[in-house]
Amino acid sequence: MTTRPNILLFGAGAIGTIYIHILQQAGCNVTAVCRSNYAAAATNGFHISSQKYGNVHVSPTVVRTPQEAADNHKASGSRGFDYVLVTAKAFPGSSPTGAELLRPVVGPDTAIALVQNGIGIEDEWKAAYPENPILSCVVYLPATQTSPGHVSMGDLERLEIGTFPCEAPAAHKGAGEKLKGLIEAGGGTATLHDDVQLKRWSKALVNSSWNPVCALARSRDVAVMASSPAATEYVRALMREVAAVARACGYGGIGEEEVEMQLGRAKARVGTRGIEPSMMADALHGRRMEVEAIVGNVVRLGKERGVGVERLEGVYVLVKALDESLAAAREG
Ligand SMILES: NC(=O)C1=CN([C@@H]2O[C@H](COP(=O)(O)OP(=O)(O)OC[C@H]3O[C@@H](n4cnc5c(N)ncnc54)[C@H](OP(=O)(O)O)[C@@H]3O)[C@@H](O)[C@H]2O)C=CC1
Ligand SMILES: CC(C)(CO)C(=O)C(=O)O
Repeated sequence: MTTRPNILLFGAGAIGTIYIHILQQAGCNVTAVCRSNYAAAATNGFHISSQKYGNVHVSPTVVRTPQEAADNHKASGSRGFDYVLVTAKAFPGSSPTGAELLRPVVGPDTAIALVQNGIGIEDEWKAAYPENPILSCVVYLPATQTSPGHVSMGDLERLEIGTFPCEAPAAHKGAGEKLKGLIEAGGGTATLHDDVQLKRWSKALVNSSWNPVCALARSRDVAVMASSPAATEYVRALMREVAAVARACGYGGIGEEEVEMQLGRAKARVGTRGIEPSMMADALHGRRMEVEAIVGNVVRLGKERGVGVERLEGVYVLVKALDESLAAAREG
């Protein structure tokens, strides 16, 4: 008999809920750490409305903290967690860090999979857990938590997986392969990459441009493009700055073709409602935005390497100020 993998999912929002479903379908024991949606999830589980999976109800074990998850496992004599999937927003440098919060559930053999947007999000995890496999995962999955425990998504779900750093021991690569197998067994889509940072930079073309632009404009991507003849060209110019930073960081494959491919994915949505990037959803709900992971880190890398990032820096200044004003409003 094979042992069912134990998975701890940290941050059961839009993305996390979909991976709870996929991993349960793959036969895993999933424990989800929830915060604002704890009561809804503990009482009614999670509801997914999606083109890809239809209408689905999932009921993982729900806890409030990683410590509670560790205590439950200890009390039931269960092994530790094989994987921790981090699907909370990425706030590198926050206090306490995500890595510190998860200390109770990370054992010597636990692989940590970061399913998050952004650049430079892995360093603090590697520093906290130098011996554990760190899997950097790039996710294409437009999804929104429409009310606590209710998530809607379309037909796209794709996970690109690689170790951090890309040169890693065979056991760490093996943890990536096993995760790919579980995602596929659960009906998801996953690919493995020798250097997933190339994929991360390609995704940054999308996130560092569309996410803050849509958040600032309070408009979906398609509505932004329709708003003025200059809009699409402006987003293209932002993408070109991100691409120049990627190349300066050694990712020569992020060129004009990649920019047009990523811009083309949004242009192909003209005639539909388009998508609401996660940062726009955060802005509309007054939540903290991933400004540093998605925009600030790219601007800083660009300036360190002498790359012109004037437009991107302007967007950074505006979205940072919006984030601060939302924080001030939350604090009353
Ligand atoms: N949504 C999308 O379309 C896409 C998102 N992404 C990326 O995926 C990642 C996750 O995004 P998304 O799912 O949209 O985010 P959500 O805000 O929908 O979900 C994050 C969840 O994490 C919870 N959380 C945060 N901190 C804690 C904590 N300390 N303890 C317990 N729970 C916690 C939040 O709780 P609370 O509600 O209390 O804040 C929330 O439920 C981000 O990096 C995002 O950029 C990538 C592709 C698409
Ligand atoms: C743009 C999108 C939806 C792509 O999956 C995304 O990554 C986000 O909303 O943050």
